[in-house]
Amino acid sequence: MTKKRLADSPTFRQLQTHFDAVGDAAMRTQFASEPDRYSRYSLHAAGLMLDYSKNRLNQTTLDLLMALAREQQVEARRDAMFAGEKINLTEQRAVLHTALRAPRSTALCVDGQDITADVHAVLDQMHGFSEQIRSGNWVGRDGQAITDIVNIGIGGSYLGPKMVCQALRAQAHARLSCHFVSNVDGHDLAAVLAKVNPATTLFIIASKTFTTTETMMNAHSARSWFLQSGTEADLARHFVAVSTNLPAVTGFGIDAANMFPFWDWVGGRYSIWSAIGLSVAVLVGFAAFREFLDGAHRMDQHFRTAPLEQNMPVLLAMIGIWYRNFHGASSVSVAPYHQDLALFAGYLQQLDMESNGKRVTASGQPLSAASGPVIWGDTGTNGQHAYFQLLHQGSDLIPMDFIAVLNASHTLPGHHAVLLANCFAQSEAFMRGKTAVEVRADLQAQGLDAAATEALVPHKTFPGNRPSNTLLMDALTPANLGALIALYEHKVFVQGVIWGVNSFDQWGVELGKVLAQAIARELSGKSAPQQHDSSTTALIALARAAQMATPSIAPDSPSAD
Ligand SMILES: O=P(O)(O)OC[C@H]1O[C@H](O)[C@H](O)[C@@H](O)[C@@H]1O
Repeated sequence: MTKKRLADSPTFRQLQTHFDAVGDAAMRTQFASEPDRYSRYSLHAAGLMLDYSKNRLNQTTLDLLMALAREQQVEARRDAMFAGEKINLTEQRAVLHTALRAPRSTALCVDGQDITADVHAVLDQMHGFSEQIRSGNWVGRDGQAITDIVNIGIGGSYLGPKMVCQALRAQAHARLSCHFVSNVDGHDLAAVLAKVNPATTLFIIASKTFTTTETMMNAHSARSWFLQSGTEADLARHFVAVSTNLPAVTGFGIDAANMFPFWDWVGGRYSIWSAIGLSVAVLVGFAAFREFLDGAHRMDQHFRTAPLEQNMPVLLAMIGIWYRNFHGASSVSVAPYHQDLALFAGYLQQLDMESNGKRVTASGQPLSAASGPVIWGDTGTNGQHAYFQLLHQGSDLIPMDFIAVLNASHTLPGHHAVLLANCFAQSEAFMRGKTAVEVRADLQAQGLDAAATEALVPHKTFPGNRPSNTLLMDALTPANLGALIALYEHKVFVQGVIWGVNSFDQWGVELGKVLAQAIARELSGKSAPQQHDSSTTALIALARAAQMATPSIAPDSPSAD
């Protein structure tokens, strides 16, 4: 299907004309002249409230953005995704992470297979297993209950479970600790192994493919470590796998009965809803995991049924298009005002940047307009004392997403009001700024003379008119967290449709993997030096020389090949 280039579409051109006319209109003035701006530009869905009033937009902007969404067939593409069409064209796969959180009554078939039945069979398996671990009925090799879960995985088999376990840590089982090992750097695994007792540790080897070098190397090392004090027969009590690759799992030595399957129609970065969420179900219990799925399902229902104008993921996506494609904003900063969401920006990095970091359309044509921005951020208030300076007064326009939770799960007096005050003050400051006139008045009131005042005015002036969204929820419950993640998944989907990219493949990660395997063989002496550029040749030589002194850096595992 050959589509018209995005930049040539009539609505895209109208948006450009509109941007040239009012793109930098002052929000401060708009708030002053539109008393109902908040109520017009905010909405509730699935337990979340989105305030998008502090954006550089008016009704015409929104009308044009929604027209662009319709022109690019967002609704038809959305329906195709939910129906299980193979929208991941380069891999000929359906994209059905939404099916993982749908109720048991949903009927959905892919390639003649009733996937609802498959999904719920695995959820039942996770339910039973998590109950056994939590109750202490599943015992380790010495008859003691499991105390530590070590999830070994990387990318989508790591970021989601770790982020969600941290987000829901207020509900963690008192006896259980979850650890996450991802990096092939042995410092990662070694630090965790130093803390845990093999007799009371369960390893979850989480890998969709069960071939990923980092995960396989860590899994083999964990197994060898375990076997220093246990026997092969003990492995079944201490190693389980989450994967789509049964032969590789059994080849590793994990019993098929201890494997939690998922399917090729679940992308790695969309897999937290699958058995990749096993560590979450174990830590917070299956009932909470089910609530997490239900919250995401509520957002799915909203995304499927709400008109585009009142559709939270669509609004978030199209406002992002406005900044990326017309204001030239190349990054978006995310600031969760909740310590338990400290890993959320990192999670979104994979979700968004691996999905929409593409330079050709789904049919292989070069893009006519910029695609995915850089996503980054840290918790408020920490970011305020680090990089917010640049956000307020730097030369780039960087739209912000603030995420805040109205009720805390701790009881320490005072903290939460100060936290929320900081969140709301930041979005107000970004929007309002501080004019030279206001700065001058302040300095004069402090008694500075005219020369000192004028010297400081440029430094103390804030341009303002810096846009932000604010997402609020009552409490950081499993359901609200599920809805929040699903909101961003669908935002990324809608943006991918507008840009015309395949949001569900990730070929860009392959080249480095292949070259790393070749270099690993050279470093270990398994292959002769290859032809490289002078920089790479020198770096390999330096590592080879260091390896002579400290042989530990040489890769020496079958998984390095
Ligand atoms: O789960 P695995 O098959 O081990 O894959 C782990 C990760 O590695 C790959 O390189 C991809 O970039 C990610 O999308 C994926 O989540």
